[in-house]
Amino acid sequence: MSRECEFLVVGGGIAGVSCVESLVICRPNASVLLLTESSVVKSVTNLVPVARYLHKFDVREQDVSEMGASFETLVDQLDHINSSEHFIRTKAGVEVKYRYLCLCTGGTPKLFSGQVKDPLVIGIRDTDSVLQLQRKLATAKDIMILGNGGIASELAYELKEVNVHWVVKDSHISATFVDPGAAEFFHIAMNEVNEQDSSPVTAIKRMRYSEVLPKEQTSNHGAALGPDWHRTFDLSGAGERGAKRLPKIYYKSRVHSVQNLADNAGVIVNLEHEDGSFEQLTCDFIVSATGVLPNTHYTCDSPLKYSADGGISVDEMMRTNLVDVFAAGDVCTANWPAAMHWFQMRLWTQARQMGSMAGRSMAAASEGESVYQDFCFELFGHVTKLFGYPVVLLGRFNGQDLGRDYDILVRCTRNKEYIKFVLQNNRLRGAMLIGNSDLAETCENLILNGIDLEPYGNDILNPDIDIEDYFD
Ligand SMILES: Cc1cc2nc3c(=O)[nH]c(=O)nc-3n(C[C@H](O)[C@H](O)[C@H](O)COP(=O)(O)OP(=O)(O)OC[C@H]3O[C@@H](n4cnc5c(N)ncnc54)[C@H](O)[C@@H]3O)c2cc1C
Ligand SMILES: NC(=O)C1=CN([C@@H]2O[C@H](COP(=O)(O)OP(=O)(O)OC[C@H]3O[C@@H](n4cnc5c(N)ncnc54)[C@H](OP(=O)(O)O)[C@@H]3O)[C@@H](O)[C@H]2O)C=CC1
Repeated sequence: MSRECEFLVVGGGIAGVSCVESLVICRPNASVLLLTESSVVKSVTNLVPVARYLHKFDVREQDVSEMGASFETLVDQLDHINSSEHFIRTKAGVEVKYRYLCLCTGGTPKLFSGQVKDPLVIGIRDTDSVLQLQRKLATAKDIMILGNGGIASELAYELKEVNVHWVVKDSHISATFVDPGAAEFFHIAMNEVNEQDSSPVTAIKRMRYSEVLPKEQTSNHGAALGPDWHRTFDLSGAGERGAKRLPKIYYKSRVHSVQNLADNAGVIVNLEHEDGSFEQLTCDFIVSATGVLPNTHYTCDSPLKYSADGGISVDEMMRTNLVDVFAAGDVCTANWPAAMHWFQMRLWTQARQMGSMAGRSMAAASEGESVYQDFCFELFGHVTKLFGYPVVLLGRFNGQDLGRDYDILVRCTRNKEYIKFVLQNNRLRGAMLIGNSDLAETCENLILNGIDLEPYGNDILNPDIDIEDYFD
């Protein structure tokens, strides 16, 4: 069997669907085919601006048959690309001739492998994996979470009625998103979540980079789902009902070895702490929240160029090294000279932006036109929730790639907000807004305009001064 289309997009995640949506707008009369291995596809909905360039949105799951008539769909798996003859072959043996192809095949969990029997170490990516987690939790009393990024932070906060052993290699939690100060803010909030503090005290402090390096620990203590995915599943273990359990955190630790208990009853994990000491813990299973690997399980007549992290290397127009083949979302790695305030992180905001960009770029190529890269790639922005707090991350919010030559100005009100400005040569280079996103638009402007903030000194974060007024 064979088919033909002008634009073929592979993958029904946010990147693929955004790419198709953009193609349908730019080239309404062209034939567009979405090839997806799952009949459930994801799209962005309820887009709400948080600032001028920053949005929060929901991710909607839909059956591919409900996608409307403006493009065609095929539920099957990409197996082989023949880029020189412009066709692909699916697993079911269908050949699809295309003029332009976009690969949006996302990622898969990069599981920690430590000679553990498969069912005892799981990763979270899609609904099936959460159902697997749910089934395992139903009989579990102790689980270990390995990793220190988005998924580990969400699970450590959301899991109920189970003892959580959270193993992180850093000296603070949630290291992919926050600094040690913000981690401490979350840690205190987790402990005091039900305690009312009628008079929160606000502190403002300016520090040099070297002051915020993690303090050495003295004791020994690690198609994707949509936002708030954990709210739609009961993630309770088999422990005592209603008991408040805080995760036990093992800082600066790594898994040294793992031993399976008989009858898949669990695992004994031997942890190695940074000081060389060892500690043993027994758990029912391990959640490996240790990142994603780009999903490229298909063959190609000519080699695709990959980046060091395994992503398909793309330029600013989302083009791969193969003619008329584009890629977007988690599967690709941005290989263009990054703008001053932007860097890649595998997040759905970027999957959406890259998917739309790929769509525009393919449409322009088909008409012999050229387009500029979208402005969204000028400024990194991420809106999320961590430990129950709204979080906005802008620019180089953790001083990424700034070396040691920057200042940090922090305003912190216990259990209320943690606001951090990253300043270089008195110019705002990044911001972390936890618990209060009112400053998001002002921060966007300050970062993009590079205004000299020296005249304002520490007042820039004085809660009694409305800095939005200052810079209007
Ligand atoms: C638990 C979890 C929570 C997350 N929370 C957040 C968050 O709060 N905020 C945030 O910004 N990001 C979050 N992310 C990350 C975000 O979900 C991803 O960055 C984003 O969804 C990537 O979109 P994508 O379209 O590139 O890939 P995916 O969503 O992985 O979609 C890839 C699609 O391609 C299909 N596919 C793969 N191979 C083939 C093939 N050979 N043939 C046909 N189809 C194929 C897959 O079935 C899938 O439909 C989270 C991720 C996870 C796992
Ligand atoms: N709220 C949000 O925005 C959320 C976003 N996500 C996204 O979903 C994707 C998957 O999330 P997640 O799996 O948490 O990935 P992340 O990339 O966010 O975090 C992976 C973490 O695991 C650590 N790690 C990697 N390998 C090992 C290992 N062998 N042993 C111990 N630790 C290890 C990493 O450390 P190091 O960095 O030092 O390698 C990092 O701390 C990511 O793209 C993430 O950004 C997920 C959930 C929520």
